[in-house]
Amino acid sequence: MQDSWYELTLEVPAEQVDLVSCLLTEAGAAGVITADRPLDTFVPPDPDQPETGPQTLRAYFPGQALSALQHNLEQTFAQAASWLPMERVHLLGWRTIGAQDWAEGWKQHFQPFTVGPLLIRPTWDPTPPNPEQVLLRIDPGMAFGTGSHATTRLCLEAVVAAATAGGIRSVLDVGTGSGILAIAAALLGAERVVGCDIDPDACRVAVENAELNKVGARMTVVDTPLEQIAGRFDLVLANILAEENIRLANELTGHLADHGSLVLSGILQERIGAVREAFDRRFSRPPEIRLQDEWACLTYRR
Ligand SMILES: C[S@@+](CC[C@H](N)C(=O)[O-])C[C@H]1O[C@@H](n2cnc3c(N)ncnc32)[C@H](O)[C@@H]1O
Repeated sequence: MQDSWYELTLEVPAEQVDLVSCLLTEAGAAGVITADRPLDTFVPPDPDQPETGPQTLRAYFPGQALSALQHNLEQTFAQAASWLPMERVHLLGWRTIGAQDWAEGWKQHFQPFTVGPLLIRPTWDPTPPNPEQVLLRIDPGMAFGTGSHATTRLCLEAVVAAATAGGIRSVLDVGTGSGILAIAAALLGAERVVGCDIDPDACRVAVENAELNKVGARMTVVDTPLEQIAGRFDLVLANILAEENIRLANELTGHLADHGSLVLSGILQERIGAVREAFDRRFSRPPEIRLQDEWACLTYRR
């Protein structure tokens, strides 16, 4: 493996990101990333709403003589100048980094955090829990669910509240992703937890995380659709988009036990009304609403 790499940071107009990335690859970059993208992206980018404004790119070149690399890049950019306006492409700086830093760089954005008694920590972080804390270790891999996203945090708060109220013997986590919510429920005392996800990769990651947290014996992960999952549960969690929550309203409420709680997340605040229109009539009380950033999480109790 290459021991060291050069990282070049550039500022590039949004509409030139693809072309400049291509040029960087032509000049020898082994990888190019757009910096400062959030870890968990809930809403897929809308192709009709492209990014605007300057974007920060980072390009990674295998270690060699820096002067030769810079010369090569200058020539590539000079040749492109006849068809690509380069005046708004700014080279911000070079630095040398270790191979590990490049491959694992994103991990620095995933820091330990607490929700109630839970200490949620990436697998590679050594932070020890206090004696009264419950440690939840997570490696999200390619699945959504580091806990950094507001929708996950709001759900974690709802899980802690339900566990504190004493009502989570059985739990169904719809759209389990990394398994973070299902594992939290198991660590807080749930005896039977089912996580489901339509993405088989997420299911694999969730199983690995369940084993990592030693709750695999109480947690099942399936990639079958919700309607094929049997049983009713004390706590049903669904951190999926508002439209998906509404589409699954019958199934989500149908899986709820008497006196159970239904936690709906992934809801942009402007969509609260639409979700309440689909769910309020199924419950005798209005939902408890948690808000963070532009997101809302609704908890209904039977
Ligand atoms: C935003 S992530 C939530 C992950 C995790 N539960 C959390 O709170 O961080 C949503 C997940 O739901 C899955 N998903 C979307 N629609 C689904 C559906 N109808 N049934 C099951 N999973 C679904 C996606 O594949 C994705 O992994």
